[in-house]
Amino acid sequence: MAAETIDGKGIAALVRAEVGVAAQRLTAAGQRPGLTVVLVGEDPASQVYVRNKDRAADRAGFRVETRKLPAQTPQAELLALVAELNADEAVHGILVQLPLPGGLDADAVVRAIDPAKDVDGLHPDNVAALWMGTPGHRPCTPSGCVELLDRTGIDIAGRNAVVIGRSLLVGKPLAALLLARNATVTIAHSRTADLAGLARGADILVAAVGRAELVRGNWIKPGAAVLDVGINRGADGSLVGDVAFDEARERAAAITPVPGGVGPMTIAMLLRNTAAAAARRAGLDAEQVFAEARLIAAERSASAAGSGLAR
Ligand SMILES: NC(=O)C1=CN([C@@H]2O[C@H](COP(=O)(O)OP(=O)(O)OC[C@H]3O[C@@H](n4cnc5c(N)ncnc54)[C@H](OP(=O)(O)O)[C@@H]3O)[C@@H](O)[C@H]2O)C=CC1
Ligand SMILES: Nc1nc(=O)c2c([nH]1)NC[C@@H]1CN(c3ccc(C(=O)N[C@@H](CCC(=O)O)C(=O)O)cc3)C=[N+]21
Ligand SMILES: [Mg+2]
Repeated sequence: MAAETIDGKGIAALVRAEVGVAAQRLTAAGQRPGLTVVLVGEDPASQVYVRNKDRAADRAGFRVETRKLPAQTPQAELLALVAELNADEAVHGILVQLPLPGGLDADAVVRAIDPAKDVDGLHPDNVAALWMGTPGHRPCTPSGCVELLDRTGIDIAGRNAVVIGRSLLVGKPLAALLLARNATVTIAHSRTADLAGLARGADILVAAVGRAELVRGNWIKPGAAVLDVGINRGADGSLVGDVAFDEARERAAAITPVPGGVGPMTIAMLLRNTAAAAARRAGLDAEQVFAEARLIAAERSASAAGSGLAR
C-alpha cells in the first residue's frame, strides 16, 4: 500500500495562519514583526527560499526585506550590515543565507548577530540552548520537521530515528530535537559504513544531504516515516529531493514530497521565530501568544467552512 503523502504545504499554511493572527496582536502591541534576510551572491537553494519567504511574510502581515549583496562583498561590510540590523528596532529577525560565497567567514558573521534576533538558531548561544533544552531560537528546518511529525500524528518517543546529514543548519539540530523528544537517534554522513543497512532500521528516516534521489526504495523500513529535506535541481530545472519518492512511497507509511514537504515548513517556522522575537520585545510570553492565536485561527477556519467559505 502506498504511503500517506505528508502535506507540508497545507500544514505550513495552517502554521502561517496562526502566526498571522499572532502578528496582528503584536502589531497592535506596537511590535509588528520585522524580518530582514541577507543574501550574498547567488546560491540557487537560497534563491528559492528568498522568493517563497517574501510572499509568505507579506501575507502574514510582517514587515520583510531582503538585502542583496554582490558575491565580492568584503567581510567588514557584511559585519557592518549585521551591526546596523542588530541596532534597528524595526528588525526582530535577521537571517543570513548560507552558504556564503568563498572568502567570507560564515562563523564570524553568525556570531555577530544578536542572539535574540538570530531566527535561524545558528548563533552559539542558541546552539547551546538547543542542546541544553533551555529557551532560545531553534533552527527552522529541524523544528519544521518535528512540527510535521506532530501535526501528522506520528509518534517520536522510543522510535529509531536516522538523520542522514550532519550540518549545523539541519542534521545536527534535528538530531538534538528528536533526542529531546526521546527518539533514539543516529546521525549518518558521507563516511557512514553501510548507509542503506542503517537506514533500514529507521522508523523515522530523514535525508538532509543535497544529492538527488540518494535514498532508494529498498532503504526504507516498511511502515517508516520519511522526511526529505533535500532541495536539488533536476536536469530540467525542476526541484528534486534526496529520496527517490516513487520507490520510497511503496514501503513507507508516510513521506514528504519535494516540493511541498519540508520546504514550506521551514518558512512557516522562520515566521514563527520572528513573531516570537517580536513577542518578547513586547514583553509578552510568546508561547501564550501562539496558543491564543492557534485557537483564534481554528475558530476562523471553522466559521469560514461553516459558511461555505472553506479556504
Ligand atoms: N527544505 C528546506 O527547508 C531546506 C533544504 N536544504 C537542503 O537540504 C540539503 C542539505 O542541506 P545542508 O545540511 O545545508 O547541506 P550540507 O552540504 O551542509 O551537508 C550535507 C551533509 O550530507 C552528508 N553527505 C554528503 N554526501 C553524502 C553521502 N553520499 N552519503 C551520506 N551523507 C552524505 C555530508 O556529510 P559530511 O559531513 O561527511 O561531508 C553532510 O553532513 C541540501 O539539498 C539543501 O539545499 C537545506 C536547508 C533547508
Ligand atoms: N541561513 C540559512 N538558513 C536556511 O534555512 C537556508 C539557508 N540559509 N540557505 C538555503 C537553505 C535552503 N532553504 C530552503 C527553504 C525553503 C525552501 C522552499 O520554500 N521550498 C519549497 C519550494 C517550492 C518551489 O518554489 O517550487 C518546497 O520545497 O516546496 C527551499 C529551501 C533554506 N535554507
Ligand atoms: Mg520540500
